[in-house]
Amino acid sequence: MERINHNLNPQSLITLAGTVGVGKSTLTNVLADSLGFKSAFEKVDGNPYLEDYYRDFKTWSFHLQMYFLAERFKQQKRMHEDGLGYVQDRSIYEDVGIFAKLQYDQGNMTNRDYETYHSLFEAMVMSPYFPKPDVLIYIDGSFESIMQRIENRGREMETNTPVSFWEDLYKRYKLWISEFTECPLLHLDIDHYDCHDQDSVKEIIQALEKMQRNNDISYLKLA
Ligand SMILES: Nc1ncnc2c1ncn2[C@@H]1O[C@H](COP(=O)(O)OP(=O)(O)O)[C@@H](O)[C@H]1O
Ligand SMILES: Nc1ncnc2c1ncn2[C@H]1C[C@H](O)[C@@H](COP(=O)(O)O)O1
Repeated sequence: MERINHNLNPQSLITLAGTVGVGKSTLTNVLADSLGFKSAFEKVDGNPYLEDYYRDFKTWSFHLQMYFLAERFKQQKRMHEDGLGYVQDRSIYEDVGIFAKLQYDQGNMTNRDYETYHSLFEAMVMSPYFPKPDVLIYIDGSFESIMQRIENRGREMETNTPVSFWEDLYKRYKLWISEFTECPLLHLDIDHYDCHDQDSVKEIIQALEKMQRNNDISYLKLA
């Protein structure tokens, strides 16, 4: 995707959020290229716990959450030292507010593990490495479209996971975003934009500019 002229602050931090398979990594790439920003991804290849976790949530939930938190900390430190100017694939708020909570609620994480995890998270977000994003782009879509994308991507550990897990995750995302207040929020719907289309990307960038220009805009929806 070609570079698009924009007047966003070059030290912005734009973070993408949304359920598994909704299109965060794809849009992270497209936006970073279009804006001339760096990108920060959540790596799946090489994650030492993820496959075991999908096979056995109860045994591996705590290990996996600690691993993601450690990776997130290293990523944030790197971005901070680089002076920002990043598009980031997934927020730490989702690790804590969605995934860890889901496993705790389902009895796959004990009280003491959940508390240990939480206290580490609290300590981390108080450090200077964790500025709030300038904007969180929340990607949403119909459950059917998202399931289709998970299917097309074909990561076996995900396609072998019962659909009830994805339904629960989907519902939790809806609730979580309806209560989200950490930073300004731009809401996108995959059934109404296509990140491979230059005009759609321009529209997203214009919305980001508008939010940065009028910093009293804390919520915008593109439909
Ligand atoms: N705009 C799009 N149109 C069609 N397919 C898409 C689009 N964006 C992403 N995909 C596909 O959907 C799947 C999931 O996208 P991905 O970016 O990996 O999601 P996430 O990072 O949210 O898990 C991938 O197979 C990707 O190629
Ligand atoms: N914090 C997390 N807990 C459990 N699982 C997680 C967490 N963060 C990401 N994941 C899983 C979900 C997906 O299977 C992969 C990658 O996520 P994606 O939304 O495709 O980028 O990791």
